[in-house]
Amino acid sequence: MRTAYSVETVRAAERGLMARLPEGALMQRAAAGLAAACAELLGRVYGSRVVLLVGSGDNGGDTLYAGARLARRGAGVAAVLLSPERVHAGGLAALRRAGGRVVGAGSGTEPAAAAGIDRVEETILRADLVVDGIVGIGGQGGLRPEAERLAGVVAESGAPVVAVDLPSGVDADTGEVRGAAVRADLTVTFGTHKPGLLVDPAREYAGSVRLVDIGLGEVLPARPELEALQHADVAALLPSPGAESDKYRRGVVGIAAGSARYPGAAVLAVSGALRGGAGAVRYVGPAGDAVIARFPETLVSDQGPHKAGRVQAWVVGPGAGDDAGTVAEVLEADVPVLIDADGLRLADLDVVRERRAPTLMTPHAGEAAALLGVAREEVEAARLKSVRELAAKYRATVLLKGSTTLVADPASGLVRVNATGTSWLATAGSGDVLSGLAGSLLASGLSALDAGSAAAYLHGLAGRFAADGAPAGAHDVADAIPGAWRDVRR
Ligand SMILES: NC(=O)C1=CN([C@@H]2O[C@H](COP(=O)(O)OP(=O)(O)OC[C@H]3O[C@@H](n4cnc5c(N)ncnc54)[C@H](O)[C@@H]3O)[C@@H](O)[C@H]2O)[C@@H](O)CC1
Ligand SMILES: [K+]
Repeated sequence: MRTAYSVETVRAAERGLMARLPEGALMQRAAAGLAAACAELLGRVYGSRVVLLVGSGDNGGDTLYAGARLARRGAGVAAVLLSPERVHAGGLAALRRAGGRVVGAGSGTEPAAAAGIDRVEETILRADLVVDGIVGIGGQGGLRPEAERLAGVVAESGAPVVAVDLPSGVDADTGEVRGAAVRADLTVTFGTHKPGLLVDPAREYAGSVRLVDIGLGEVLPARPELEALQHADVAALLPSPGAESDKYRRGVVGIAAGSARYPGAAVLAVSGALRGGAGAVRYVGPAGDAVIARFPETLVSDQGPHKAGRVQAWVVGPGAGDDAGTVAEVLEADVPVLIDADGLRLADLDVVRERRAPTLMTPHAGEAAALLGVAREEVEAARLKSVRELAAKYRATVLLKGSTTLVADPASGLVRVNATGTSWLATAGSGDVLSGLAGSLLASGLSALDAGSAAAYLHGLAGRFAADGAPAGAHDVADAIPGAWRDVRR
């Protein structure tokens, strides 16, 4: 399991740890890890040209100490100080002792400010590596104008960028990017991941993320703000039939989906459900012929959910068109219900709120925006906040689809983020496959949080396998689910 903690929690843990350690020990651990990552990226440290962008806080301090380590190994290290008067004094002294130099647009480092700016630009344009130590967890808002200008020069230089703790300008707690921010190739983060490193849009600015252990693990609380499942976690969640299992004990999932206009949604939801571990899939709706033609193992009925026979979980909504009656009938069932697509528009939300059995809602950003009464762009900009609000508002588990799919649990407030997604999954019908898969996992007994997050994981992996660098259809994704399942179990 990969876990992320908020800035407030990190700060409290750091205080506890610092009290037990000699002064400056944590910063030295951070700087050592940072320097090692930079050296690895450079390949050859001796003779390389490294530029440090140094802000006024401890993030700049880490950067200066790491720069000193690289300078001692023979790198030419130049520091650009964004606030020379408030720079980390110990870090700067260490850099100077190691032979590093300061180039500066800031006050007092060059006789003529304009000449200073030229020199800074020139130095950045010739760099083999740029280290972004402008701000870390103490950052507020986007980059300030001077830092933004430098970030532009860095982008122009094409030099690889290593961000220190976080890409400067992104919000550590929310993953929001409200102004200009540094785009990194690698982020070296200390002690624990921060939510912003795992959630878009900030995640995209971070590049790949490397965690440096500074001993924080032992003082962090057991429950994180955000967690990301990995192979072993998903493998432990997936149902596996025992010797005593029969199709009913494995769970029956009911799919109430599709319409005369959208029969394909029914077929795709069933295709996901058949790969999700339930012992049987019951289909209810007007697309039974299309479903049977493709998947003869499906139990089909056109009598409506009440008369369909027992199921352990329902999926309602994909391709439902305007069939509000079916959605209402499904919501009356005293079993877990997954509501997707048209179902999210047709459901009586007061009924959703009052349900006693678990509900899993699976909106994309547009559907989430409609449910929250905000613009789609606002949901995309603030994904973590949006998914939490939806879960609280509807007292349901909410899976917000996207490049980083989030699943929020209403009771505990825990959010899981899925890291396996691929932009190839942004294809018609892909959501229908996901809803069937998650519904099937619900029917086999997983909680809404586990079913949603395991389904997102498998679906993302299946999308990668199906696409493998080329476009794939939603039915290809469904076909790739067994391979994803085997990969996770391996
Ligand atoms: N506290 C600790 O124990 C450790 C902290 N470490 C480092 O310390 C960092 C946190 O240090 P600080 O609390 O000093 O905070 P930062 O260094 O992240 O930033 C705070 C400083 O930046 C300024 N600032 C805020 N927003 C800005 C913006 N948008 N543009 C420009 N300047 C802005 C503030 O005025 C303040 O001076 C971590 O991210 C990590 O890199 C590491 O050394 C590990 C140990
Ligand atoms: K930074």
